[in-house]
Amino acid sequence: MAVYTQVSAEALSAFLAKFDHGELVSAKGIAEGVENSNYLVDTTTGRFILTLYEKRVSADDLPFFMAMLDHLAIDGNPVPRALPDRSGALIHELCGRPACLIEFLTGVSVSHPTEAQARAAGAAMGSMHLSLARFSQERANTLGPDGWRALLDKCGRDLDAIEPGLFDTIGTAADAVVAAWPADLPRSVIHADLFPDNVLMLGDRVTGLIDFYFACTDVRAYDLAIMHSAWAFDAQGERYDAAVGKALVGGYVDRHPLSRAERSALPVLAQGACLRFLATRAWDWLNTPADALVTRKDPLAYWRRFEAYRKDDLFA
Ligand SMILES: Nc1ncnc2c1ncn2[C@@H]1O[C@H](COP(=O)(O)OP(=O)(O)OP(=O)(O)O)[C@@H](O)[C@H]1O
Ligand SMILES: N[C@@H](CCO)C(=O)O
Repeated sequence: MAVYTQVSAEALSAFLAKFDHGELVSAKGIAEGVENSNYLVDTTTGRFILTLYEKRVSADDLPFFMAMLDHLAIDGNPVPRALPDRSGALIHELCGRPACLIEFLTGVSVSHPTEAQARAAGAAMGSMHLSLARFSQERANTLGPDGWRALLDKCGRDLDAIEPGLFDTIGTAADAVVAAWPADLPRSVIHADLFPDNVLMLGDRVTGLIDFYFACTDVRAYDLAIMHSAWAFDAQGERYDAAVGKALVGGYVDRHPLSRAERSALPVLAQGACLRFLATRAWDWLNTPADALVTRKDPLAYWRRFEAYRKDDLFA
């Protein structure tokens, strides 16, 4: 359960008093997620999400994320906006962490997406990219090839505690991916973490795209490669579902074009995506505080995906 910071009822009531959104009725920590602390908050006027930003989110980046969400919402994308308090402020401090009160969106995230759901989610990413082509702010990707390479190096030989020999195997793989990384594909702001748990759905309809806190400026097709790696495999990364992978890319191109160069770069972009998530998961695996109520995610599930992308062109 991702609740790194405990918020007392008294502190939350005082926080809510700054807004015109009623008084606290109940609040509970949300089990999903590993990055930030999230609470589901019910007040006398409605339901909200309270997010306290933890380890990987810098308070300095929050204005960028909020501007991006506003831009996407204005264009009709189903994204949650942060709510201003009476003074107009969106970003606050609560229990020593940066915090926002966020619109609650209906829907549930699917753990085993069907083809129809993958097609809808791919289309939602396509629409989001169309809208982001007109968003002019930028944010560097701290978890691009340099970032994940540095994180793997920081894990060092401790990686071998996850699986013997992993440090050397990953080092060789990372060198190959960095050497093949495409330099001249179209770039834009991307979500960079659009996993099934960050897409809310009702049936086959996308009702919410959430968790924009890795959004950054990078190769646009990399966003689709990340999504493919997250959606088209089982949780262990052992079984690839070709129909789901195809539907996801099909849904995307229904809304947004994918050039021949972007298409042929997808396999290496997907391998980079695997190393990026392997790196953060491995770091968390080795460094999660003992008292955190959080379920660590399996780093090796991303190593298995990496091997699948390296062996076959799963986008053919
Ligand atoms: N605006 C929202 N509306 C409804 N539910 C939400 C909203 N934001 C978050 N949630 C719920 O909270 C859960 C955790 O949120 P989120 O994915 O942002 O956390 P995180 O720790 O940043 O996760 P991750 O590990 O994916 O980076 C989501 O899976 C969803 O159930
Ligand atoms: N979506 C990521 C967590 C955010 O880095 C994962 O499943 O590893």
